[in-house]
Amino acid sequence: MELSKQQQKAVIHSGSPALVVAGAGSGKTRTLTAKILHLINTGHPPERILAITFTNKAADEMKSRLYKLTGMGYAQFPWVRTYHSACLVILKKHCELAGYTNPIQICSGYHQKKIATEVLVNSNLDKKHAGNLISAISRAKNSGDPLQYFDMRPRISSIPVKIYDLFTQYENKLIQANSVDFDNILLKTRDILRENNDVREYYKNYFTNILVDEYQDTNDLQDELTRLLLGEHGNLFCVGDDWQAVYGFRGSNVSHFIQFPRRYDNSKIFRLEENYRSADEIVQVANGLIDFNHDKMDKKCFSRKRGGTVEIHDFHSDADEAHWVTGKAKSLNAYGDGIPFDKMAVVYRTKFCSLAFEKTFRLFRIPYRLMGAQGFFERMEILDINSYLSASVFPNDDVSFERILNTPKRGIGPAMIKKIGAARSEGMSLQDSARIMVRERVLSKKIHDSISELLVILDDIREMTPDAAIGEIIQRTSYNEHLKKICKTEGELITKKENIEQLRFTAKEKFDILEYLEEAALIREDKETQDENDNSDEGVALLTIHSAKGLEFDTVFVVGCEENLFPHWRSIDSGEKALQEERRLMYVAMTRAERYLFLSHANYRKGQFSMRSRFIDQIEECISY
Ligand SMILES: Nc1ncnc2c1ncn2[C@@H]1O[C@H](COP(=O)(O)OP(=O)(O)OP(=O)(O)O)[C@@H](O)[C@H]1O
Repeated sequence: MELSKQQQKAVIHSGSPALVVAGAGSGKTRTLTAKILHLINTGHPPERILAITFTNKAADEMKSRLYKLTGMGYAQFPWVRTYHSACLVILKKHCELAGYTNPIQICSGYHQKKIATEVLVNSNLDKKHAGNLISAISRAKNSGDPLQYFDMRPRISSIPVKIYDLFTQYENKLIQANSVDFDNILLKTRDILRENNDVREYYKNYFTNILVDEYQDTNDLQDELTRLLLGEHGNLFCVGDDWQAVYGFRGSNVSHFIQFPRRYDNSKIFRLEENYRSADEIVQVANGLIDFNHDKMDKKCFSRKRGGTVEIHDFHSDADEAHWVTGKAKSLNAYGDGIPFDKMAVVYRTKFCSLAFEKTFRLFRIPYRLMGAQGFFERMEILDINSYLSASVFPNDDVSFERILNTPKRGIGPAMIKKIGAARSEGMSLQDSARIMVRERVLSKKIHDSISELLVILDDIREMTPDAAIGEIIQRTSYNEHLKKICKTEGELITKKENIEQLRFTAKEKFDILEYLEEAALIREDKETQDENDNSDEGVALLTIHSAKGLEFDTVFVVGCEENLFPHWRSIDSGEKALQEERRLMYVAMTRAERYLFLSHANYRKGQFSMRSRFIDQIEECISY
């Protein structure tokens, strides 16, 4: 693999912690892969290298590159994982130290919402706060110290009681179900490592090296985990770009990156400043914009490529903007002789902006793909199927059992579900209660038969492979008939059926339901990346800037550059730190482009007057300079 001098220097460094400060398009992935290869070639066993990637997809890509380079299969790199996935392996192995028994259930987003709703309703609060409650709990956990977090922030504006009380109820429900939510995977692993010297020492000695990708986006908890796992050898190799830190809103803390030299003795800093992606005209304007931020590490990014274009366009309305972008995309494509549509992207700050482009692209028959839409595993039909699987292997999973009791409809209404719930003794699950009622024959014949049939399905599929189990569920519940009844259009029905086919395809890779559910739960962290259901690589990409991170396109349209939209009003209200993160987002958007970069704003959006973004003024300054 060809490496630049700077990349090579970073790759061969050993003996102390290293931070690779890598500009956009400077080949972070190439450097990380080369580093692993170098470690293997210098005698480090691949199975003892912990390489943390930001998404599961990135972990797979890394393993696939390593396979091509070394011929070693995926199984030989068992610790190329995300933080969540790596911690889950540790947590499962030592779960009894944290009060759990195997198998532990991982709470899906759907479960979390249900539990949060229940907690709110039990406290006589409006269930509409569930989303805010979940976010507050997540931020508290990712701070590493929920107690202290809630001490400092006892309330959130929308919920009129102490959040800590709701948090305690929420946690109790998880413990009762022997279940962890996504954040607890990290938190409980951290607790195990903190409180058990022998376990901690084992891993510190086991991992010969720790590598972390996208290090600028780690949160406090992830940083602590890294420190707990790092052995005396100090072989820590972190790669990232503080100019692209854009996850502060969900607890990432870029100061770990910026303060790396102070936090690790003898650490070495490497800078990758050559951008292999974008033309220098784009790189220099992006550098100029990021210069408006003061909290950052210095680097002088450049490109040897020339011939880039950066243009700013003003429009009267959002519709005009969409029409212009459509026309420009068409002319650049030149009936297929020019830039292919799939090398173009329209990126925006918030999802609603896509609508105008979807409309005009359809009108002018330009192929497009909407990326980063609803998570695959959150779709209604996928949740249904997964709830059957989960209820079969986790009899304490009330959320799943409640969902499937009457899906598809089998005459078990809310009153009946309440009755089953009320018949429970302390700590008993809904499923066990239903089983007892069936055994004791206390239900009407129709309901008795319906519930018995459901319980038999759950018992029958428990030991099956996930693929066979899904087939069984669909057939024995007449699930396709159910879909026909609830879908409003033929198109919707086809999409849902295709989703299930895709699910079965994915499920085929796993041998048992537990393993399958675990993977499905972990995929949640990839939500900000490409929609798993969108297999098409064709057409102009429509995506948020967060989804565009890490991707590259020949031509990029950054649209909706208006005050309150970009920068977002919430960041404007929050102050300078949040505004700097918005500017970094603009930097990410700009550096996706290889050749053409078009930035635009409209004076009227959704019928309301809007002012052009301060970032456009700053970019304009850089262009004229
Ligand atoms: N030494 C090199 N020589 C030539 N091309 C390179 C080299 N290193 C990386 N590249 C190419 O540069 C492009 C950008 O690399 P990559 O996507 O890894 O960048 P990145 O640092 O992850 O960027 P970003 O952070 O902006 O997403 C890729 O097409 C890659 O193949």
